[in-house]
Amino acid sequence: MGAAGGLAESGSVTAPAPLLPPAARIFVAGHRGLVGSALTRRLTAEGYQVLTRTRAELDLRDAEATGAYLRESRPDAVVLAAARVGGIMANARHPVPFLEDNLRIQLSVIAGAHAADVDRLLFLGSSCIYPKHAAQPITEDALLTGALEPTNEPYALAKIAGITQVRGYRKQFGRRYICAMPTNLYGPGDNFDPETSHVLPALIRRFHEARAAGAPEVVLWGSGTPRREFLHSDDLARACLLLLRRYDGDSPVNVGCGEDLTIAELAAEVAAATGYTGRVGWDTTRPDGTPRKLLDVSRLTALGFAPAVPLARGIRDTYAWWLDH
Ligand SMILES: NC(=O)C1=CN([C@@H]2O[C@H](COP(=O)(O)OP(=O)(O)OC[C@H]3O[C@@H](n4cnc5c(N)ncnc54)[C@H](OP(=O)(O)O)[C@@H]3O)[C@@H](O)[C@H]2O)C=CC1
Ligand SMILES: C[C@H]1O[C@H](OP(=O)(O)OP(=O)(O)OC[C@H]2O[C@@H](n3cnc4c(=O)[nH]c(N)nc43)[C@H](O)[C@@H]2O)[C@@H](O)[C@@H](O)C1=O
Repeated sequence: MGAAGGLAESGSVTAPAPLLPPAARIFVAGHRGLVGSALTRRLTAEGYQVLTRTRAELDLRDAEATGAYLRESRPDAVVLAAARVGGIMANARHPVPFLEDNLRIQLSVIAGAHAADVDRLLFLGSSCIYPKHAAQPITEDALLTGALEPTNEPYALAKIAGITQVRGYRKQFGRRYICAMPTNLYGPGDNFDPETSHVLPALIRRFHEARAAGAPEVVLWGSGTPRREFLHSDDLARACLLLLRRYDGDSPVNVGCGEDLTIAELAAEVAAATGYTGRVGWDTTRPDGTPRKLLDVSRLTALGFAPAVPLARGIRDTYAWWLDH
């Protein structure tokens, strides 16, 4: 089981297997999504062989089919970037699939990887696993120290179960499975649906459409005062690869850029990128969600990570991608 170092037959001590062998075969679950597509680009560019299955080919909620796929394909590593994902309203309106789909996907993929003797796995959680009123910036130790934000509690509880599952396989079976907790992400391939998306793509679309229509006002959700931290998906992909190569610990590792801004400040950035010059209004019947969500990224920084995509450039590039698609 696994590939831990040990005593060879000659009596000499063998070196532990590398955390990620060069040219490893890596199954990226969710390769068509925002994160999975960025990871696929990065891993391919770095010489890894990326294995993929579309949802039509393999529904990851199906434990039997997922287990069979993993046993047949025997990847060296798995990255679990498939999930039911959405913005604040999608979460608030659909508690059942945000809980159940994510639990089922995690059970299928993580247990299936273990049964197929996959040595290495990276599970992607989210910064929403931390308490609504956690001290800022949020350290990994804040997990399970307080009540969650109600709009995304089902999703957060599923992710917390995933962390517990990964830790269980580490403790009980010695698996080299790890967890990353990313902040709010954005980039090419994001969901731009006005009702179900996250705030950044939603704002790109709202401001673009208002400018095209000559509308005098764009109305955004909530009060504009919540603070969020945004990381480009290409930076997230670099962080994931770093963790796969260098990290094998029990604690989740936060992944962010270390800086946040208010939603009103984000709106000003997106308005500038899209050329919108009208008014911005706020619909306070829509939820604000967590007041602030800034991650402490010192563990990741200590491993050598620094983000490469500044927010203004990332917004411009994501806007250009959306216009092209
Ligand atoms: N986006 C964000 O701001 C953040 C995301 N994360 C985490 O990162 C990970 C990736 O998120 P992101 O890329 O944004 O999400 P996306 O919605 O962009 O992508 C999710 C992917 O999962 C696939 N998928 C979902 N359900 C199934 C299923 N039942 N069977 C097979 N495939 C399935 C989707 O397939 P299909 O293309 O067919 O729909 C899609 O490719 C998730 O774990 C998420 O929780 C964490 C923090 C923030
Ligand atoms: C990644 C993270 O994403 C979600 O949590 P969230 O950070 O609250 O997500 P959000 O991006 O949807 O909103 C951020 C803020 O922005 C405000 N806002 C203004 N105008 C729009 C708007 O037009 N759309 C959206 N979506 N939000 C808007 C909105 O009211 C809120 O104050 C969870 O799914 C959670 O589970 C999770 O993991």
